[in-house]
Amino acid sequence: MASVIPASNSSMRSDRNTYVGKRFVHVKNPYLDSMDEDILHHLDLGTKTHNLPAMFGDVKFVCVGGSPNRMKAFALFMHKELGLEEAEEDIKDICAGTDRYCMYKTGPVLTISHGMGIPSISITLHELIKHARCCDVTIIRIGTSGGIGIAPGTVIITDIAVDSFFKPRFEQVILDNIVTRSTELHKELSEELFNCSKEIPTFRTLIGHTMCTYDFYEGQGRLDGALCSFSREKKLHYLKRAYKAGVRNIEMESTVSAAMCGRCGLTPAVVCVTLLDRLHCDQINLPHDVLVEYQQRPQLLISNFIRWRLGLCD
Ligand SMILES: O=P(O)(O)O[C@@H]1C[C@H](O)[C@@H](CO)O1
Ligand SMILES: O=c1cc[nH]c(=O)[nH]1
Repeated sequence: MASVIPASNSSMRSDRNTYVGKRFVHVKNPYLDSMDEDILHHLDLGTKTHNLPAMFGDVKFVCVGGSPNRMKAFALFMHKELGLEEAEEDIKDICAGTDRYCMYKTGPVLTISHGMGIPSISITLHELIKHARCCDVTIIRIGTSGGIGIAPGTVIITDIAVDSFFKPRFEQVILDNIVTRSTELHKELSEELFNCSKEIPTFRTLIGHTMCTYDFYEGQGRLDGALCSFSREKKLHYLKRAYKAGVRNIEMESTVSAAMCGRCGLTPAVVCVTLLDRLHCDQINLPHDVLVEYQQRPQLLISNFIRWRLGLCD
C-alpha cells in the first residue's frame, strides 16, 4: 500500500460524530475507536497511510455501480459536467493498488465500483463508510437490471427495495443469527430524482419497487443457468406475482445498500436501467452500442440531479 502521510501522523484520528446540526455519516461499531490502525484491505487505503478525512471530507455525493469501466466513464463524465479545472489525465484511480474496486473523486462526487452482488457491495460499503467524516451525503447506486413488464431501456428509480419474497427487508446472517434490517429508501429523494428525469425526454423513467436477489440465474427465475429446477410456467407465475406486488426491476445490490446506508446516516437512492423484459426473455442480447447507450441513461439522470443540487442548472 502506498504511504502518502507519515505513519505517526495522528491528526486524522478526529472524533466521530462531530458535526452539529447536519446529517453526518456515523458508524455503529464501538471497536473501531480502539484500533491503532485500520487497513481497508479491499480499497488499498488505511488510517495510518492515508489522511482519509482530508481526502474525503468534502464528499457530498457517492455514486456506486458494478463495473469499473462504467464507473470510470461516469467519473470522467461528471468531471466534464461539473466544469472542473483539473485536467482529465489527472483524475486517477484512488484504489489503483488493488484490482478489487476502482474509485475516483471529481469535486464533491466520489465514484466507486462495487462488483456484483450483495457480498461485494457490502464490503465496499463497510470500508467506505467506517472512516467517512462527511455530512449530508447522498449515495446513489447507478446500475443495470432486468425489467418486469416494461420496455428495455426504461430507467427505474427505486421507491422500495424488496427481497425475493417481495418484502422490504435485508436479512444479514451475523454469527448464527439472522438479523433483519429495513430497506427503506428516501421518498423525497426518489421524487426529486423523478422530477429531474422529466427534463430528459429521450428515455422513459418510472418509480417502482426493485427486487434484490442473491443470484442472477435461478435466483432471478432464469431458465438459462447451469441449474434450473422449475418450469417456464412457474417462472412466469413468479414474475407476474412480483409485478403485481409493485416490482418493476430486478438487480442484486439494492437491499443491502439501502439497509447499510440508511443505518449509517447516508441518504440512499437506487437508479437502474432495464436491459430486457423478463416476461419475454432471460438473455441480454442487445447490440453493444445499444447496451452502452442504455447504461449511460442513469448516469445522465444522476448528472442532472447533482448539477441541480449544486445550483449549476440553468
Ligand atoms: O451495477 P450493475 O450493472 O453491476 O448491477 C447489476 C446487478 C449485478 O451486479 C449485475 C448482474 O449482471 O448487474
Ligand atoms: O436481468 C438482469 C440484468 C441486469 N442485472 C440483473 O441483476 N439482472
